[in-house]
Amino acid sequence: MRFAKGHGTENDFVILPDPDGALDLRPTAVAALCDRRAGIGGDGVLRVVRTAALGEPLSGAAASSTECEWFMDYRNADGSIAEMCGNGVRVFARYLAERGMVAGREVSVGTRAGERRVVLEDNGDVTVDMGRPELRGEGSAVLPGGKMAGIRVWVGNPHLACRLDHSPAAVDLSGQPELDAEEFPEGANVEVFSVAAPGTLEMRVNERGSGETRSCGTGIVAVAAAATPPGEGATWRVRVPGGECVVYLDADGARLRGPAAIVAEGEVLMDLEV
Ligand SMILES: N[C@@H](CCC[C@H](N)C(=O)O)C(=O)O
Repeated sequence: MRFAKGHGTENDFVILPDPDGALDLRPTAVAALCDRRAGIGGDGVLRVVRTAALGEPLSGAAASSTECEWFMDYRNADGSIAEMCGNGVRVFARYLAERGMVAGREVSVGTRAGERRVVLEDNGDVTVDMGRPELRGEGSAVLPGGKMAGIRVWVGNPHLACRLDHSPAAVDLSGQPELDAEEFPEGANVEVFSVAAPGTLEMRVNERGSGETRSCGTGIVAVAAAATPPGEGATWRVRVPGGECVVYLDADGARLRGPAAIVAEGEVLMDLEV
């Protein structure tokens, strides 16, 4: 089976082209592919499948994906399924464009959080319309260094955005955050962030299903939404360990802009029937 490797601000993915939905992708195979020592290595897998061949019902938030030709079947490094991936969908669009699988510089990608419109910009950046982030009240998580309070934000997937009055650089994000199952029935991605300068945020993240990563697009939108006074629009530069993205927030929702690159292609020699 062919694969490609790509990343957006060093949030990296194994890309599996499976246009006709022939692959039975099991969690164990995803975890083996994402293994950084025994596999290809990645924070997740992007299966590139025609929506018509997905083989799973698209209802609720996912229903708007039905009309999209291509669907991003996103899996976390531990094999779990996630609704959305903000960096992944930008890399996915870059992959479709570079392989000639879409015409033009705009593409609608189906996801479990619904259709996402992506634009490949002239300067090489990729911008995605992320919908309206929903602020869902307070929440908390227990990290190795202690309890951290924040705001629950829904960006098509669940987040806890914890604002600090100091740089997040020293926060220990190595362990799995402990969450209250009533606050987060689906688990959550946990971000720690601070205002580094006017209009600039600094963020780190521990992702549900993948652990600490060098960037998280939905997390970047979550902290931008949490940092913005209710009812106001804003533009935030968000610095993460893997680079920088920009978030534009207005009455229509959020747009996420940043780099996305395909860096390798090859043949999977591992047994994916595991
Ligand atoms: N890295 C992604 C988010 C991937 C999914 C997440 N781990 C989850 O389980 O919700 C991004 O760029 O948004």
